[in-house]
Amino acid sequence: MSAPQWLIVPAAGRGTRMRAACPKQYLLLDDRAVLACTLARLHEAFPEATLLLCLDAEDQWFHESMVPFARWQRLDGGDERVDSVRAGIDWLAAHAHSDDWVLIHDVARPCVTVADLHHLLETIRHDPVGGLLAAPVTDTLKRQDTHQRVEATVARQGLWRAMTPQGFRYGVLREAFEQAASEHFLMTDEASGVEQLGHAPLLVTGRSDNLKITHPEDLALVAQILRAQQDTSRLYLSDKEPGHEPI
Ligand SMILES: Nc1ccn([C@@H]2O[C@H](COP(=O)(O)OP(=O)(O)OP(=O)(O)O)[C@@H](O)[C@H]2O)c(=O)n1
Ligand SMILES: C[C@](O)(CO)[C@H](O)COP(=O)(O)O
Repeated sequence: MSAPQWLIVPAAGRGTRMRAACPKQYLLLDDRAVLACTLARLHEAFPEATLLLCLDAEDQWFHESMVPFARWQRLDGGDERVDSVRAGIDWLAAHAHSDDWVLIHDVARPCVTVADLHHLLETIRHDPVGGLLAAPVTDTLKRQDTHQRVEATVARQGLWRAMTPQGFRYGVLREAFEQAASEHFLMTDEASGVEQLGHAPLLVTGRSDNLKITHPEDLALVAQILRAQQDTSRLYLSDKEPGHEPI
């Protein structure tokens, strides 16, 4: 299995929509902080990668014991997600080669599976642009009018939900961040910055349960998904079927 050289994990969010007493990355899923769960998944998939962990400069909840990586670096995040990721991109200027692979993954997505992480990297590895995990939209989509009434039903064919990780070569990411800064374009994900350069990132089908914890009701759901994934994983192990990857 090949590995990305670098992982950037933006983890400096305040979790306003979660309305919890601490940032959502420190809420507990069973007995483990969300941040520790997410890093554990990334480490299981890519133990040799170097982690760049972007945290709020005033973070009071982080503890080094949450990081399983041998090589990692703490960086100060910024006001928006894009600013936190930019801290990683800037740090890499002195450390990465332009063709190194960089995967960026939200700390708020602890359910990403090892199989999907490997699948993403294997799929984009030989691609000239790079890509992201995503899932086709499954609900019927409505556009609202100014009174929050339905103005139109939007065709969902060809629409996807963008997830993370998103993986690109360092040189492409650097260029995307430089152009976004000079044009004051607010990237909500890295792919949109790469799209602004005129490239077409690959949509790599991932599991739809790679949820981003955003609202209070998401926490119990994510805890349930993690438990279910562990049960499936145990099933595979007890079957001892060759060729099954851990979840
Ligand atoms: N200034 C910020 C804002 C967000 N993030 C990270 O970007 C990811 C996605 O952001 P989001 O879900 O919007 O997180 P929050 O900003 O924490 O939530 P909210 O928008 O509800 O405040 C999360 O891993 C979050 O920690 C970050 O590193 N720095
Ligand atoms: C990167 C992302 O998770 C892809 O869905 C998303 O864009 C983050 O958005 P947010 O505005 O920070 O919630």
